[in-house]
Order: sequence, then structure tokens, then C-alpha cells
Amino acid sequence: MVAPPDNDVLWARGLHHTHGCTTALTGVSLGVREGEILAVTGPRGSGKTTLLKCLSGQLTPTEGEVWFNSSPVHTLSSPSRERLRLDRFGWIDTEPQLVPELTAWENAALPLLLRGTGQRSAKHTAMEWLDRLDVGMCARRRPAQLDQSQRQRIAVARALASNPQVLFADEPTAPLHLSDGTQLLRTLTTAARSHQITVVLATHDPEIATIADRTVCLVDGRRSGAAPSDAEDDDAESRAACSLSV
Ligand SMILES: Nc1ncnc2c1ncn2[C@@H]1O[C@H](COP(=O)(O)OP(=O)(O)OP(=O)(O)O)[C@@H](O)[C@H]1O
Repeated sequence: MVAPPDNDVLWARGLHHTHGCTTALTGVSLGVREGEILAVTGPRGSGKTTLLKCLSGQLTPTEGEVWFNSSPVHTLSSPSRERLRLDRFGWIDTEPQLVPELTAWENAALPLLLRGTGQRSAKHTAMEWLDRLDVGMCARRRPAQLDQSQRQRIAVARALASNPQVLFADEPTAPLHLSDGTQLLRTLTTAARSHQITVVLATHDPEIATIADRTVCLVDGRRSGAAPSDAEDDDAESRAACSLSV
């Protein structure tokens, strides 16, 4: 087994994944550096969501390895993966997934409360992020009383409030108007850079991908421009070898 490079916070090798009879990933290898903003681009159905879910431990790849901070994720038990996601990862979905019974601040504070942070401190942190995302005035309202843009901002506040080491964002601006989406992305990337949060951002929009430090493109479940899996594996392995030899 090849060890992952030390400077990659996330590292995947030879990922394959099938949903029932549908192949979503075929031999994807990549590394994500600490503090990097990586865009995963590609047309609809190219495997972006599946890749983010495999990297974040929501899905176990059918084949292949995922490492986080040089520890294997693909071999973890389901409860350990859940713990890892709660403690280290943030997730922003295309559609804001909020708890309807909770107010905006309670939604934003939820990961902190689940981690055991005291209510006063969790609320304070949640309120700071809601203010930063221009939805502080909505703190006491429930999701049904808010519009789509406000709900998505609360979902972003929730992801950032937990101070994740890696933030996964799956087409986070897709439901928003252009100006709303641009502003949201600006806040997200500024926050990520100032807090040293690594971001893996899936988008089919090349314009949005320009905010990233680096782009990986998927086509039909493979990295575009790479020959089938062996070349991708070689790429990841040679980076690993380089990193281990210095
Ligand atoms: N739960 C599922 N069950 C069956 N097939 C699925 C499932 N999820 C994804 N797929 C299929 O796997 C392939 C990759 O889907 P995925 O959602 O990862 O791609 P994507 O690039 O994120 O697409 P989109 O931009 O439309 O979200 C597609 O053919 C999709 O139809």
C-alpha cells in the first residue's frame, strides 16, 4: 500500500463507485492540500457528488482508498465515519437541508451542540456567522419563514460555525440568483482562507471554478485528460513517492 503524501489533507486513490447498476466513478485518484480550495468540475452526471460523498465518508467507495490526515477513512466503521464528519468536516448541499422545527440560530449551532459545546458558546458562534452571512436578523425564524437565499446562507453559516478542517460544498450556489450566489461564494472563500479551511467545491460552472486554487475535471466518472485509472493511480503514487522522498 502506498502511503499518502504528508501535505495532502485528503488523498484518494483508485476510487470506483457504483450506485446499483450505474457506475459513477471509475478509478479517480487525487490529493487535496491543506488550506487549498479545490474545484471539482464536470457536466451533470459526471460523478462530482459521488466523489465528494466518498471523500467525506458519506459513501464507502466500491473500490479504492480515501485518507484524511494520513489515516484511512475507507476502512472506518460507520459510527467512526459519522464522528469524523461531525468533528472535522462541513457539508453544504445544493438545497439547504435545515431542521424545520429549529430556528435559524439553532440550525447554525447544531453541529456544535451535537459535539457537546455549551449552548451559550454555540449560540454566540452561530450568531457571528449568521451576521457575517447577512442573515443575523433571521436568527429567531424557522426555515419555512425564510426564502431560499436566506436558508442557504444559514446552511453555510452552520457549515462554517463548526470550524471544519475540510468543507465540502456541492453546487452551493445552484439555487440562488447570480448576484446572491456570487456574494455567498465570496464570503465562503474569504472565511475559508482566513480560517485555513480546506474547501472541495463541486460545480458544473467553469466561471465559479475560477475562485479555486486548482481544478479537477470529471467526465463520465473519470478525471478528464487522464488515461483510464492506471495513469491516475500513477499520478497519485508518484506524488506520494515524491512527498516521501523529500
Ligand atoms: N442514488 C443514486 N442511485 C442511482 N444512480 C445514481 C445515484 N446517485 C447518482 N447516480 C448516478 O451516478 C452518476 C453520477 O452522479 P453524480 O450525482 O455523482 O454526478 P454529478 O456530476 O454530481 O451530477 P449533477 O451535477 O447532476 O449533480 C449519474 O449517472 C447519476 O445518475
